[in-house]
Amino acid sequence: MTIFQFPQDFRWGTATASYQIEGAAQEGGRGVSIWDTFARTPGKVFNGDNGDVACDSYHRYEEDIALMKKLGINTYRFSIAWPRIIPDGDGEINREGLDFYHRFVDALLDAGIEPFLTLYHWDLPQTLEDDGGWGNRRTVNAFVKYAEVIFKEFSGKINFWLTFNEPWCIAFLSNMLGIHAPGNKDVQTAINVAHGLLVAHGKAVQSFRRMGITGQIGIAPNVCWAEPYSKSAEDQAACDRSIALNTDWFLDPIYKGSYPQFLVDWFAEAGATVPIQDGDMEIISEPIDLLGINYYTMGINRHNPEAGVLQSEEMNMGLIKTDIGWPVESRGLYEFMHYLQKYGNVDVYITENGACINDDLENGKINDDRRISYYEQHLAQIHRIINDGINLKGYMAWSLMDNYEWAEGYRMRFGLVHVDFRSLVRTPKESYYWYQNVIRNNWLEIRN
Ligand SMILES: CCOCCOc1ccc(-c2cn(C[C@@H]3NC[C@@H](O)[C@H]3O)nn2)cc1
Repeated sequence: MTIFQFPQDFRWGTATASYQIEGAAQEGGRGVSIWDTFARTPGKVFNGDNGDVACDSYHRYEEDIALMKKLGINTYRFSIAWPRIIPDGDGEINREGLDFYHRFVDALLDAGIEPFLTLYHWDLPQTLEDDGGWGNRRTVNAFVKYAEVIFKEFSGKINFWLTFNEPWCIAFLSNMLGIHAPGNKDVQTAINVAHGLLVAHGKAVQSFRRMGITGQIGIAPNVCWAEPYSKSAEDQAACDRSIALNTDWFLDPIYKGSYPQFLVDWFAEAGATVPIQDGDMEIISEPIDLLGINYYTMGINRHNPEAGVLQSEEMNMGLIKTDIGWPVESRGLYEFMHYLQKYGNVDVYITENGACINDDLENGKINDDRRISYYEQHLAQIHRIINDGINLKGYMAWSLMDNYEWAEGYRMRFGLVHVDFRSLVRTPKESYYWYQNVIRNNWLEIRN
């Protein structure tokens, strides 16, 4: 039997996001977000599902925190809904929204759980999208105003801060592929969004420093590890482009003060350029303290001129897949974490990792063995990564509970806790009890 012992100070947690769990979309003074609009646009979200109710965590957060406490986590990653704080994006502050999050954060702290906050997890106020979204400097400045309100309110209570969740999803999934809100399908728009959010990130970090806010601040890219289908240089180049658009496109500006030139040139060939203004790169490269890394899967890619702007096609290699169709392949996390070392051995938290397994209740239980197996494989890789001397400081399972999985609506379930979206009854799955044991022991024991 192999026992993987984790460091004594390793953080164990779970993660969620405001639009995916809160509900109460028209309560508490909340304004309209781009996801409220997108979900109501025919054909955009499975079954036309929206976040009006979700897990109703706005009203049931004490029950959620009780589940977290019983699970034994010491860290909980969540996001604040900007439309609850400044409903029209950059106007009046909604005190009722701040009071809600104070009640929530206080309850987390009372339960001995460290809040790990994401400022922006995709629910942009619609009024700002109507005026050009992240490509308009008005949105950039509005984000800084929102961030400063949150910094001032929660400094001292919150010590772990992330500016943006998955910048590749915000920019390219949502504005080049059109799969997430607001649903644009234009490369230049996507590049403008990516640059705008990077400037907003840098300005927020500068405010964080200037205001003397407690704790550490960073950003949480989602990674795309890819290995070449053949030994050809063009297949390797296709992998390099896929990996770099998720990672280097955002981390090079932050850590090096410049975009990866090979990708800038690639997009120039496609007629798209980065709208850099004087001083932008200096702002973006304001030093940060930590990185959140979201990892789900990896691909085997080949060059294919027909495969989108990156001409990088992911092959179906017949691997076991989760119910959302993503191959289960944990070694990509190990490979990626070594790739990440080119930015230095920076403090990293796995801020999302988990499996979409749509098992349902059977005799009052959910025997989600496939999810346990997924976590076993990925936590074993995490132990391997730490053993290599990489500063991987904590792990947050996505997700605490089943929730609104964006364009997939409620059909795709990532939770350790099952949610009946009619009754809103929460039922811990077998993976919840398995994770509870890992946390209690602070070690992983592979079952088979
Ligand atoms: C057919 C072409 O397809 C292109 C890729 O399309 C996608 C879709 C979805 C994702 C995706 C979803 N998630 C999970 C979320 N992370 C943040 C949290 O809110 C979770 O709900 N991560 N990545 C990636 C790529």
